[in-house]
Formats: sequence, structure tokens, C-alpha cells
Amino acid sequence: MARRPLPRILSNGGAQLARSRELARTAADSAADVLQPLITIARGLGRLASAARRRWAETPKDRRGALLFLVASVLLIVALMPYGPLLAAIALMAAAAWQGRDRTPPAPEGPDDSGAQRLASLYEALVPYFSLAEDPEPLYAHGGSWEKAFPAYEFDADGRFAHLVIRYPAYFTDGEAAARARIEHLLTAKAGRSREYRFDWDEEANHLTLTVLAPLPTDIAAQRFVTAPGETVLGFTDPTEVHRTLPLTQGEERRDVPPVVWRTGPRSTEPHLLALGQPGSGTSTLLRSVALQALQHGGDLVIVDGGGTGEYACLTGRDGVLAVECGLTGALAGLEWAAQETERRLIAVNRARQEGRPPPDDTRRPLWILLDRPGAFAHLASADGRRDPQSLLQVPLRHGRAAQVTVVVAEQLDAYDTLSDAVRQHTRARVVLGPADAGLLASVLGAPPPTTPVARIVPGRGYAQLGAGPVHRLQVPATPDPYDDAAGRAHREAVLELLPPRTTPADGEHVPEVPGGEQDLTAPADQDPREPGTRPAPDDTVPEPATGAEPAPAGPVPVLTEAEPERPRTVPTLGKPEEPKKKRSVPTLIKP
Ligand SMILES: Nc1ncnc2c1ncn2[C@@H]1O[C@H](COP(=O)(O)OP(=O)(O)OP(=O)(O)O)[C@@H](O)[C@H]1O
Repeated sequence: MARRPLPRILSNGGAQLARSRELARTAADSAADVLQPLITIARGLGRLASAARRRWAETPKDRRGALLFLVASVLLIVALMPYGPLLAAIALMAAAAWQGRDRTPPAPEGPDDSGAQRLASLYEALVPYFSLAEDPEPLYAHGGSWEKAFPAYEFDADGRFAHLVIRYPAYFTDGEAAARARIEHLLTAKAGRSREYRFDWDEEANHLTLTVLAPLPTDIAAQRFVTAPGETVLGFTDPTEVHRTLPLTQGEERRDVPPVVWRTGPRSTEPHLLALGQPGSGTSTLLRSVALQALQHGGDLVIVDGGGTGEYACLTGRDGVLAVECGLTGALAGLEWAAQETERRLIAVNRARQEGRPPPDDTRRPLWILLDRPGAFAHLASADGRRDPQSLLQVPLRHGRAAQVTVVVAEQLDAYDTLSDAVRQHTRARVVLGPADAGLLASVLGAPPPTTPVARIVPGRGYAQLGAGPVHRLQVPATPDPYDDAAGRAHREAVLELLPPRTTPADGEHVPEVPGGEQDLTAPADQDPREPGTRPAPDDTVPEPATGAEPAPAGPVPVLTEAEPERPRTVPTLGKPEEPKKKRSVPTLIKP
């Protein structure tokens, strides 16, 4: 059953409190509107009373008696006159209303001088794009007035555009990407290149709205996100883009941030993910973040690291991590096992369905195949005359969804062409991190982002698109390698806290302690903490892997012989009927 988060008011009250505050503010505004005349009269009475007090204080003491006598006489005459008290009350109220009127001078209409100058210069710059010689009543003409062209505008404290609505003539070809791009480019230049903008084209009304976007938060550390099983937070985006927020903690601070949530599993329409980026843009960090979340939801992980830099060493030997492979031989073995496991699950699920039983438990635990830089292996494999590990992803990619198998591939942008067709076809969830021009983004994501590229890109910053959905700006939570001394200590500690305990090693197996591991983040630089966790490629050869579509020969799953005592599960011989009652343990890929 999906785990529901506690009502927020019980934990920190953030969203609920904000909603209550909003309601209270609306009620107060409505009440203020209704009670406005009363408020004005009361304010006026107060002003009259203080004027009377002032007058009394200014009157010399010897003349106060005469003044008092005069006031008393007036009051007496008024009281004795027919309708006197009524007329006096009306006069007093009128005087109070007059005195109590709002005297703040109205805000000046229109922009100040510098704003007007900006609008006029932008108008002139747009004339060549939005005018035609044959137009008898041009909206844009040199020396014309910008008032009709810009129905709404706002400036920030520095006098730069914060929001702008632009009208354009109906004949402008707003359906053409190139024509739009020219206008967006010009507006970006005129509004300042250092910021990010969103452009919304209303083709029906011939309106273009420019909105300045605030930078996405870069200080969000890895943590237990409040998500349901099957949901993975890829990162965080703009509040206008998604209708959901996640409660986050940052030390003492709590806040709600809109996430980009990717759904996996049998009902997902984009069950596999491809993350691309320039070197250093943060794709490995994204994979680490996905891995930690998968482990949080009880998934099993097979990690294959083509980069070979040991960035996943912190996961080696952890409960739920079946393998962290960084050599070609290990990668082939791990991926072949994953392909066979996918087939086994499919057969088991199918058989259960035919027999009218629910799918067996050992097919329900999510299996994640995380592959970082497969292009490096493709090159090695072809040089060595061996199989490209990517070919083993065919079955998990094509059929993994029904078998709770999810594939995540990270690759560098310039190696996009080295990805197999299966990877490109079946990874419908896409992320691009780091600098990339609009054309490249459109070809990788499927649609161009509706925002301008950012001038200075921090690691983990990019765009995400899930299936045919909108393109979101994305900032991946900081999930550094905890053994990377260059990363911030708080962020590394946050990752260490999320790591599951180490799996109890099977007989004779020794998972070495990582020097300076969880406790000591200040290990000397000359110690390489990554080394012990990673498994170098063994020299021995692996059995020639079976093709994804063909059933594997009967016998043990290659290389993977260690038993995991806590979670015995059956691994049937692929393509053959499962032998009743004969159980084999799930292989642990850590040690041959
Ligand atoms: N979301 C993020 N927040 C903060 N720092 C990040 C983030 N993503 C990456 N970094 C930092 O940027 C650096 C590069 O990150 P990472 O290794 O993940 O990039 P990469 O794309 O995998 O590069 P390469 O392929 O060259 O290894 C690291 O120091 C990492 O800590």
C-alpha cells in the first residue's frame, strides 16, 4: 500500500499554515472592504479629537473658562433646537468622514523616466520584427508610441524588467520556431543576459509574456524525500510548473519546494531514464541520488560505472546493492544477470497470471540497473572483440516495466551517438544537465525548453522531460560522493546518513572497511577511500553471455555465486520450467 505522508500540520505545519494564513488574509481584506466607511469615520473622529485636544492645550489658562462657556452654550442651543442633536450628529459624521479620508498621494501612473526609456528602446528594437510596409495601421512603427504595444509591465528594484506583456500583430508568424527564437533572443539581450526568462506565447490573443525566473535552489542536500514507493525525485523546479511541493529540511529550516517526480513501475509511461550532460555537469550525482532513493524504497541495485572513477564506491556492499561494477568483465556479468533476472520475473509473473495467482513476492521487489557512461565500455568491448554491454539492456528496457525493472543510463552529451537504439528508444524520461544549446536540447528532450539558457550553469542544473510532458528546469539535489574531499562536508554527511548498513558478508567474504568512512570525513588526502569498495575487472573471462532474447543455458547464473542470507529468493533456470521447491539464492555480485 502506498505510504502516505503525515498531515503536514502534525510535522511542521508548513503548507497548512501557509494556507490558513492566506485564508485569514483574504478574510481580513474582505472585512476591510465592507467596513471601509466605518474605518474612515473612526479615523476622522480620532483626528478631530486630537485637534480638539491640541486646541485645548494651546489655549492660555485664563481663557479656558470662556472657551468652556462658549462650547457649553453651543451644545445647549443645539440640544434645544428642533432636530438639533440629529443635525449635529450628521454634521459631526460628515466632518469626521472628510477628516478621515485617505490622504496618501496616489502612485504616479506609468513608469518613471528610466522605465519609459527602456520601454521605448525595446519598442524601437521590435519594429523591424513586428511591422510590415503594407500595414495601414502598424502597431509598431519607428517613432510610434509603446503604450499600445506593452499593456502590462513591471520593473524590479534595479529598474530592470520583472514582467512584460507584449502585443504583436496577427500577421507575425508566431507558429514558427525560428521567428519566435529571434524575438526571444532580442528580448533576452534587452532585458539582461544574466537572468533566466520564460516566454509564453498566446497565439490566440497575439500576446507574448516575458517572466523573469528566480534561480533554482542549489543548497538542497540529499535526504529522505516524502514520496510514495515508485516515485523518484529527480530534482527541483519552478512553482508554476508543478502542482505539488515536497517538505524539505535544511538544518533547522523547513520549506516546501516543487519537485520533478519521476514515476517508475508497471504503470509508468516512462519507465526508464536517460541523463546526459557535459563532463562535470552532475550526471553521476543524479545517478547517486536516484540510487539512494531506490534503496530507501527497498529496491535492489546493479550499478555499472563506465567512468571507472569509483564514484559509487560508497554504495559497495550496502544492503540492497547487488553489485558495483567498473570493469568490462564485471559489467558484462552484472548486466547479463540483470537481463536473465528480468526474463525470470516475466516468466514467473506470466505463469502466476495464467494460474490466477498474484505475482510472486520475488518479482515485486524493484530492480534498478544504473549504468554510468556505457560508451566507455562500448569502446573497450570493440577493442577487445567482446560484446557491447549495452546490448544486454535490450530485455530490461523492452520488458522491464512489467517486471519492476528500471534502467537508468547516464552518458556524456557528445557520446549520445554511441548509445544503442534500444537505450534511445526506451528511455522516455530524459534529463540534460549543464550547458547545451536550444537545438541540442530539443533533439534530446523532444521539445525545446520554454526558458532561455542560463549564462552561468552550476553543477546539477539542467532540464527534465518526462514522456511527452512539459520541459522543466531542474536542479538536482546535492548528492556528492561522500569520499570526495572537495565536496561540502554537510552534503557528504547527508549522503552518509542515507546509506543503508553494510550487508553481512557471506562465508569467507570480506568487505573491507573504508578508511575515513562514515565517521571520519577528514581522512588524509593520500588515502584513497574509494579503492577498497570498487571491484576491479578480474582477468578471467566470463562465459559468453546469452543474447537477451534467447533463454540462457541451464546452470548457475554466471559468476554470481555468493548467497545473501537475509533474502533467499528463487532464481529459476531461464527458459525452463522452475523446479518446484528447489531454491537458489539471489546472487551477490560483489565478489566472484
Ligand atoms: N546537484 C549538485 N549539487 C552540487 N554539486 C554538484 C551537483 N552535481 C554535481 N555536483 C558537483 O560537481 C562535480 C561533478 O559532478 P559529477 O561527477 O556528478 O559530474 P559528471 O557529469 O558525472 O562528470 P564526469 O562524467 O566527468 O564524472 C562534483 O564535484 C559534484 O560534487
